[in-house]
Amino acid sequence: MAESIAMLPWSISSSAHLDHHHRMLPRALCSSQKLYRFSEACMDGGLSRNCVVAKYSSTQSSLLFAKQSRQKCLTPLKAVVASETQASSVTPLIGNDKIGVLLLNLGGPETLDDVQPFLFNLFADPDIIRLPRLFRFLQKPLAQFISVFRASKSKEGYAAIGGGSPLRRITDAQAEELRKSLWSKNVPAKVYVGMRYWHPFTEEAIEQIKRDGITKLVVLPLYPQFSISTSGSSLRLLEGIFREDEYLVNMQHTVIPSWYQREGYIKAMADLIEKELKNFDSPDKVVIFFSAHGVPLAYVEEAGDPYKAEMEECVDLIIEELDKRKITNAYTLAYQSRVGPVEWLKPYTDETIIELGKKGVKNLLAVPISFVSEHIETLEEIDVEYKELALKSGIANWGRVPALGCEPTFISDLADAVIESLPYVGAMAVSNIEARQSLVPLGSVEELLTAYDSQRRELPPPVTVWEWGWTKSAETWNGRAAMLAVLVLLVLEVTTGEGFLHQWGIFPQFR
Ligand SMILES: C=CC1=C(C)c2cc3[nH]c(cc4nc(cc5[nH]c(cc1n2)c(C)c5CCC(=O)O)C(CCC(=O)O)=C4C)c(C)c3C=C
Ligand SMILES: [Fe+2]
Repeated sequence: MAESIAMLPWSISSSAHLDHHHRMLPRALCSSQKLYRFSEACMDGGLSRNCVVAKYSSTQSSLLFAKQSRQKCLTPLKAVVASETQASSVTPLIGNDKIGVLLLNLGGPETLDDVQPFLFNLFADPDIIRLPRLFRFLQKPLAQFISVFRASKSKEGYAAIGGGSPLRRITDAQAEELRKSLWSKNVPAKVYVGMRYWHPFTEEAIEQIKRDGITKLVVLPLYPQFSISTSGSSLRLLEGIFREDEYLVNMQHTVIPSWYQREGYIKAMADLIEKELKNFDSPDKVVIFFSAHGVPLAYVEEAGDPYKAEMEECVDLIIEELDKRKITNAYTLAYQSRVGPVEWLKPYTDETIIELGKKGVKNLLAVPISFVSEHIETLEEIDVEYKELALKSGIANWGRVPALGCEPTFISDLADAVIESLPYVGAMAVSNIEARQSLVPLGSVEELLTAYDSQRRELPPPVTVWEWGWTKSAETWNGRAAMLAVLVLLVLEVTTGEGFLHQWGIFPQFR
């Protein structure tokens, strides 16, 4: 039976809460019951609980788990297993091969006119709004509807940061620095940028990859932690593209699904925090406030998104690194940027800031942790909205750690991650087409997504189309009722070909 190996993005983390000294206390092993059970099942050898490597059987898709210690996990996790099983079949590193690295990212509107079509692309993504099967045909009309309504609020935000997202510029710069770093490490690779919701779209990057005749591709999502809504969505799109293209089906590739646990990344984050703490009069009195982008709770609790567990693990690792440097500040983790009527991961950043103010915290250092570029949610939400809230809440001194951007330790570590993955590019490719479609490296994406999101259950739409009411709960239910009403209206629009969307001319679809 042919065996293939894939790396799962999961890790098991201690969830934590703030005690009265604002110090995180370890609690249960894992916040998600599902992950907990999963991890329990995997832990039979007394090794570290941090990383899990899954071996898939190509014919049965059964999972056999092996564990790696944290130390091994920090560097070439795949290497450890693959070298034991596949040393002789590993393809030469460079030779005649043309190596490409595809950086996957979200993308952002470059002008205010781009905002609504950008939002359309975002809400048209079934990994952002997952409709019941029966209503799937409404995905695009609904995305059109929501994007039109959301656009004015989003535009205000983008206007406040200079009229557009800096994401393309920064990601291009990261790609160039990564290319230089790879060349300096004797790996002559081309680096491409593929965005999920705006230019350069992933499809555009893939076309370039084909034109350049790349033979080995490393796929690297620029999100340190894995979420269905970010890396998962990009990988799902990529898999669809690969499947339909003869050239791509035959191109060898591998995916690095998440890399928050890498030593270089952790050290780079700790460096930034250490540096920023020095700007305070009493650095040891500062509460380190990790603020991660939220996801709706149902992603974690119902679909099994490993995002929360990975985020908590990531914070633990950064804190361990700071401890080693004798930096033992109080810290906490909260989730920002929620939209819509459903419950998102808690604690919420805004509520936590108010709570810390009430507890008498005077110095706060915000650390954006889910994304490696400056973007609207650092430049506007954190720097303007949360800062204002903090000052109002009695926090006198506010600081913010910059996003990693092109920070050299970080870029060099990304280059190392790529280099470490190279021996596994195509190492798991198999000759039979059927297996190739369901297994690693292509299959690794599919298996990865299937493993925690097997039924692709519908998720409550995270976005409010309409809301009114005076209490949180009234808003929630009003929001849900409004969603239902909008769905009914949309069904009528589609079935009769008439209605207000047609009248307003907002039915035509983008992309
Ligand atoms: C790890 C990072 C991110 C997660 C997780 C994520 C989930 C998620 N986001 C939305 C809705 C919106 N996101 C928007 C912008 C945006 N999101 C991220 C990152 C994550 N999103 C970034 C980096 C950006 C900004 C890009 C830029 O232009 O600078 C927006 C648009 C802005 C706005 O209107 O607020 C929306 C809407 C959902 C619903 C979701 C999980 C389901
Ligand atoms: Fe987002």
